[in-house]
Amino acid sequence: MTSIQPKIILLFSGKRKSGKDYVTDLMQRRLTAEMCCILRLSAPLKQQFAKDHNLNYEELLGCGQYKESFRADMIRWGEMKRQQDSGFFCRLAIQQATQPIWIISDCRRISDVQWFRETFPDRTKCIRVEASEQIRSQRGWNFTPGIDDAESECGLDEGMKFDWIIGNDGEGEILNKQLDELQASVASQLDLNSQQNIQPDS
Ligand SMILES: Nc1ncnc2c1ncn2[C@@H]1O[C@H](COP(=O)(O)OP(=O)(O)OP(=O)(O)O)[C@@H](O)[C@H]1O
Ligand SMILES: C[C@@](O)(CCOP(=O)(O)O)CC(=O)O
Repeated sequence: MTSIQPKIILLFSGKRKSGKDYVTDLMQRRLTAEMCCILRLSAPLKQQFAKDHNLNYEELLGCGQYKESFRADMIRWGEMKRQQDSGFFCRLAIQQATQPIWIISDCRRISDVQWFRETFPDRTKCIRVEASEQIRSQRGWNFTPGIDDAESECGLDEGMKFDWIIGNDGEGEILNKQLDELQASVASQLDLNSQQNIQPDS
């Protein structure tokens, strides 16, 4: 497990091509890379999958067709691992974190949310990135049975109360305004945490 205790964890989720990577990159830039890291639950999954199957890990991390052609196989492999240990990828993903703010950019399952909430209570915020199907199609999405109707894409459609919902239909100004608000909320949460850590003089 990582040696650093995070001050706040932002768990991002959203459908394929909703813009999770795009939005989390913008958020990290605002919070600075010194203070905030982006962690992906799928990174250790893709790394091991690439090794086992002699594939290109960097390409699997990207947003192109290469990744999409292995998605169904990666989902199956990852679910097998999660059945054995539901926190497996969560623990691996946080190993390298050194900053106090963590962005998890690809949360997909209730079990992932539960793991973070149980391991880091009071510090975990859940954020949904949303975009219309039309916009997602323009970004390269097309409905794939077995993927877009399965847990990997629908696991958080129900039974979740999100702290924030970010609309990412491509209007830069509208997105920036939402990120302003999220950034302000993170800042006030950090302030609150540091005040609570101050021990009064006796
Ligand atoms: N607000 C935006 N303005 C312009 N381009 C965007 C915006 N949001 C996303 N994109 C572009 O859409 C594409 C998909 O976005 P991104 O990779 O962030 O989605 P994702 O939800 O992480 O996708 P997936 O997990 O399915 O690969 C990228 O090329 C990205 O640059
Ligand atoms: C295999 C999987 O991790 C791929 C995720 O890829 P991406 O977050 O869309 O880049 C999805 C899953 O875990 O269900």
